Amino acid sequence: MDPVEKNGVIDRWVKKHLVLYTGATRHPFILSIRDGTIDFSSFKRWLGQDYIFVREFVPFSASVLLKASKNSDDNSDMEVILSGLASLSDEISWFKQEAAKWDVPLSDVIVHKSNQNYCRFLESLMLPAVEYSVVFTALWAIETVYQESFSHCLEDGSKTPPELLEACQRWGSEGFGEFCCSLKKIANRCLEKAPDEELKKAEVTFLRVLELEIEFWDMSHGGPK
Ligand SMILES: Cc1ncc(CO)c(N)n1
Repeated sequence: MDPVEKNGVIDRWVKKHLVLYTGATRHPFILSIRDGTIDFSSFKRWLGQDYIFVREFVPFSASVLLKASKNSDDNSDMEVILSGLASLSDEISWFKQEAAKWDVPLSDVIVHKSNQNYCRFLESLMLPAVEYSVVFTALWAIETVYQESFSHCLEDGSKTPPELLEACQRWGSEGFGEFCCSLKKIANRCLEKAPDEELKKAEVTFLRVLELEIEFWDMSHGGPK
């Protein structure tokens, strides 16, 4: 593929896989937050499961940082990843605080199958052999699904319950949006230089993230376990 054709790889992939992308970013779980019909037991289930996920996301982000320090040709990558890691520390505190508020015991959350699958997928990406462009694509996709989803719940006309506004602002804020933009720029830069085979792997990884995100929302949205 010639370099011109590879420009803006991420946008090209989002367009190409728009049905799946929209499935992840406009899931019924999110739409139910936005229209105010969400069952709080679903939110509580999501909260407990996402706390487990975020704890696994920390070593994953650290593994991307490690790859940036070895492979990246741009020093600013490290700073972007590091700022993400720093906010994860804050996020873990928020989860604990929020869980106490909603009476969700975090010490004995039973990890749901969909969450297990997602965590296992993250583990597979932490292997040293997985290319920087591939893991960066995953990092961008994971963060962006949350950003696009929760910012939708803050748009004009949404009837998000006040109790859930803080959660929506975590990922729906302008600051988090800018962070995702930085991730996208880096992902695009890496993908533009990637050989075709690596590019294919990154695309498959992007699709897998979307599927896992949909399954994660399904799990949260589903009836009482
Ligand atoms: C499942 C899931 N995807 C993405 C994010 C964003 O960090 C999260 N906290 N949880």
